[in-house]
Amino acid sequence: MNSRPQKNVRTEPLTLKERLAALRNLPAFFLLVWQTNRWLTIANAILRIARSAMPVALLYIGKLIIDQVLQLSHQHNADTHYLWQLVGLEFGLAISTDALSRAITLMDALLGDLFSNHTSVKIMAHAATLDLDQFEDSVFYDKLERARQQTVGRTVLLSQVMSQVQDLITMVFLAAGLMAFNPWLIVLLLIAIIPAFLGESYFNDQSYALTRGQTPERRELDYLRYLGASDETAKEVKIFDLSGFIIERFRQLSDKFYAENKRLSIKRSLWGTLFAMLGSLGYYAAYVVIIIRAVNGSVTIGELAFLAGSFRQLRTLLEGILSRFTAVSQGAIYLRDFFEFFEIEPQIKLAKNPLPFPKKIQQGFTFEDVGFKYANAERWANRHLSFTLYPGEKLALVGENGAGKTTLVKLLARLYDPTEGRILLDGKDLRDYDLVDLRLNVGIIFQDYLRYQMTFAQNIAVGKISEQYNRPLIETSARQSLADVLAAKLPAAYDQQLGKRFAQGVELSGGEWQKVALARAYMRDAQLLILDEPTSALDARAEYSVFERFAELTTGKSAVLISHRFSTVRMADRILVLEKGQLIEIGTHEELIQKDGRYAELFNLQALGYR
Ligand SMILES: Nc1ncnc2c1ncn2[C@@H]1O[C@H](COP(=O)(O)OP(=O)(O)OP(=O)(O)O)[C@@H](O)[C@H]1O
Repeated sequence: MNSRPQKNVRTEPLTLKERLAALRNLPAFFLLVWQTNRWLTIANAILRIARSAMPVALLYIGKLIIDQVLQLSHQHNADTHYLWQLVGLEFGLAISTDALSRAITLMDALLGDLFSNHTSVKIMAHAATLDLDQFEDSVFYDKLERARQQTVGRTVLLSQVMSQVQDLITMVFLAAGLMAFNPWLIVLLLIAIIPAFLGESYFNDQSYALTRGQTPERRELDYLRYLGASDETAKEVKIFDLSGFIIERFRQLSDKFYAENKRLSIKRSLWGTLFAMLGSLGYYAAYVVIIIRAVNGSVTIGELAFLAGSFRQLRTLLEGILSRFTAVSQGAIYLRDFFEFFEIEPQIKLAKNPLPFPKKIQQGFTFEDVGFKYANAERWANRHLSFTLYPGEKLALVGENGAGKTTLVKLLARLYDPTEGRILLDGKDLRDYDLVDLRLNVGIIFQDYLRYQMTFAQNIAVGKISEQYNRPLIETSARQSLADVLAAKLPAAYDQQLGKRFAQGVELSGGEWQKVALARAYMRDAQLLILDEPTSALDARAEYSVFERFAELTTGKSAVLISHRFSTVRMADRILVLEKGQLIEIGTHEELIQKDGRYAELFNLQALGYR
């Protein structure tokens, strides 16, 4: 449950310079929006430009109407024709404004949804190119997590930036009117607004630093939420009576967040109130100036309404623009996380001129003094491994927990590259082969294989997803792993939904799931098959028959089996014994028994248990 230590979390507030620098992410962001859907982007821009001209037009017509009314009120039998034209025009503009606003909201929502889908797909696609050990790195994991949040959060940024541009244009129109009357009013306006802006940016920085600093703990919070309420965890949580423990930890963490956030929110709200008062002061000072001039008769009542309206709107707009500027630059900082994620490159490099995987392996896989150390580990998981896995050979790996068996097979499938030494395939470095081709030719079923909450057939088809509609192949694979008997018992047979997460799902037993997972190995015509203890949940007899069948069905192919059951292990052509990551014995069952070393000791220990 421990969240891994965080190295890249910054908790200090960000400077204005940093925020301005973050704006550099906006063009890339807009490119992404443009790529999402160019027509919606264009339509959105056009609508917003039209919408930004509306406020000043409405105010101006309002001014004309008031002046016209005043003028007509002094006349007898006045011609109201022009007045009604103006009212009609204002009415038309008012409806158009509403319609435009709604159309903009609609465009934003549509574009936002598409953007979120587009970026989610991009994240998944990029994540798929990365290496296994990158996923095991907490710094990477935090980046992934923040990038994932961006897919939703950034749709807000999208409408914020768009609104910002729209408001800026509106402001230019309104300011032009105000300037024509008295440029000092603009200065008054700025003075009233600047403290609010600075306060706003300060608090945005604080809240960003807080959120970012909380990332690892938020991850823990999510994990606890999952532990506390999920079908996969419910059984163990009940048996060990863990709910109290989980809830307590959740409460501690969420209370801590609440306290931290509350402190900041209160401070923000107090300062915000003060700044708003300053803003009002500025507004009323300007209002007084305009009123005095109206009383003096140097402006008409219509102009008074126009100027007061313009000033009020300008103030609201400016406030909005300034506070949104902080939000936008804040969003742009988060964007940096998003783009940084896409900058992460896989460590497992693809060969420049990759060799195709041999049609038929000739010499086999040769380990030459291979060593491997996990990035975040002190100890070597494998060291000084030198041996050859011959074509067609069945090799069993034996060793105590943590001896390095799984690591060895991960190296064979190039999920990792050796830290030292090299692995050769037919005399050439494994790194020189085409990676996709290599993975296609290596079938591997791990002990922690996934139980997909999908149909029975799909659970097998994942072994070679390009054949997902090849029912005969799926059925043959099921027969080979002895899972076919199971399908026959299920209400919807091969189309049966498995697992409990979705409606009509049927849960299988551990051993049944393993048979399904094993069928995946038979889906592809791989030249090397690796079974990493996928049979541990089968009873001894079932495991024996599964492996016997496996040996029969894979004649001529190389295979690596990992099992803690010696009845199974002895079926292999050769057995490799690992201890603390090193190879200590290798040979046939008989040879190793004769040698009377570690293998013989472990074998006799287990045989004793069966007597
Ligand atoms: N992702 C990882 N990051 C860091 N260390 C790891 C990782 N996976 C395994 N290790 C460490 O590497 C060593 C070898 O692990 P490995 O999984 O290869 O052992 P194993 O022989 O397959 O064990 P078991 O029989 O329990 O499955 C262990 O000490 C383990 O703690």
